Amino acid sequence: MVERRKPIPINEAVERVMKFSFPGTVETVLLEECDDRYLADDLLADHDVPPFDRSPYDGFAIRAVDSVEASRENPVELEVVEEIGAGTVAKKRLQTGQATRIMTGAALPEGANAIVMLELVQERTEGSKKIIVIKRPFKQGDSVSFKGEDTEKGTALVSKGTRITPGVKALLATFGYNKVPVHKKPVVGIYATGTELLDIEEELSPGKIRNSNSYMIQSQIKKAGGEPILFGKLEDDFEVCFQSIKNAIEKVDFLITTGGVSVGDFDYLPAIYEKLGAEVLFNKVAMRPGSVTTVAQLDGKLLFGLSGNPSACFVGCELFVRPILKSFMGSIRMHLQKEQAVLQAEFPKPNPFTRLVRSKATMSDGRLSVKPTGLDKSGVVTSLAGANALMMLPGGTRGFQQGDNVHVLLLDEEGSPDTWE
Ligand SMILES: Nc1nc2c(c(=O)[nH]1)N[C@H]1C(S)=C(S)[C@@H](COP(=O)(O)OP(=O)(O)OC[C@H]3O[C@@H](n4cnc5c(N)ncnc54)[C@H](O)[C@@H]3O)O[C@H]1N2
Ligand code: MOO
Ligand SMILES: [Mg+2]
Repeated sequence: MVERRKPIPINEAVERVMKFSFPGTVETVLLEECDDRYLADDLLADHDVPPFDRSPYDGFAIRAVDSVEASRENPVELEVVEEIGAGTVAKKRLQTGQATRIMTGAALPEGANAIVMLELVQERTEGSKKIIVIKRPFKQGDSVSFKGEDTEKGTALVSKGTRITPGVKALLATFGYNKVPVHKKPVVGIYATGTELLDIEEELSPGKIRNSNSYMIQSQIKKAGGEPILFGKLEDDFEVCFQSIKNAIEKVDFLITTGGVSVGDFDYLPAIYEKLGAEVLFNKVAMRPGSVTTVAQLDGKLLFGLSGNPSACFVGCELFVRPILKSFMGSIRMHLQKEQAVLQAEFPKPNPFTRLVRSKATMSDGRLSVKPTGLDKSGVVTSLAGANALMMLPGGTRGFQQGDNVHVLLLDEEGSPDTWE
């Protein structure tokens, strides 16, 4: 008798997985190595930026009051008493009738309160004296980049859970974080099961195919920010698989297997979960591909039994593995971002399960449109290469026509805090 499995909706399956989410421990990493990790602390400005009034131009620092009378007919002359570049500080306080030659980024000298660009003055010398001639008045604060104008001390700048992008990294450097608090990367073990599997360097032989799933998942894990470990492939032998999986669990935060989760004679994962004493959270999801995706937990550690079929395996990883890895890393944007798009294909046949079609979504004239990247079968591998989205066609009694509005899950975006109700 073939085992009958009860399919559950995708959202419910995601929820069952996410009940086991917990943030990984916090560690500090060097600023140079923190890219794409998630901040484990809020980032507060602990000083003003810029930290002093400074010149945004190469020019002259003056006292605005000295220029009040200046005009074409009545040029005002100021004596240049000092020259400073960025990083040096003026020694002299400006007195009436004086100016300091100042470069971009240098702190304003004491007494100065306006900057005049080089291009706006005439320069001349009188013996050893340097003089500038100004032909218009300047107001207090003209062309000054003020202390704290970028951000003030105490401002909350980036909240924890934010991905460290180049811009966030600039802030971390600005505030002196040579070490950055982030959550640990989840270590994710990957085993491919299947007697038909060849290593990638092996020649094809009758009945055999190369193991592509391991490498695809490795890449998906890396893209999600985790640390994959390729454990290799296992033949369909109960004892071999059982022992290998049992040993692997100890070494990882999450374990992924591919293949062997359906109802075939050599699909041993269900029996392996049973012998391990693992609790199966679900073994059938109302989706296509990936309906056989099985997730089990053993002492709180999740074991993902992804389908052997490449497209089903891919979808299972994006929908169920990605969000828990993201939350382990402290991200608040765990799930794939869902958007609306205009369908550029026909799906006349209804399907009882929600379909997740490997697709290309493109933006044009402010509208997202979407079309499949290849054959919509779960055993297909080629449609994955060009996909940047999963088109979500709800299960039911109707098909879908060109021009219909459909939902898409975007694979290359940062993600969203919400699931896809
Ligand atoms: N009687 C039934 N048969 C099947 C059902 C069902 O409900 N009743 N479900 C089908 C569905 S849906 C799927 S999906 C597959 C899932 O099968 P498994 O997860 O058990 O995977 P395998 O049987 O081991 O392999 C399936 C397919 O994928 C190829 N494969 C496996 N591993 C890899 C790999 N690492 N790289 C590339 N390709 C791989 C394998 O050769 C098979 O062709 O079951 C259906 N059957
Ligand atoms: O799990 Mo299968 O991929 O639904 O078609
Ligand atoms: Mg099978």
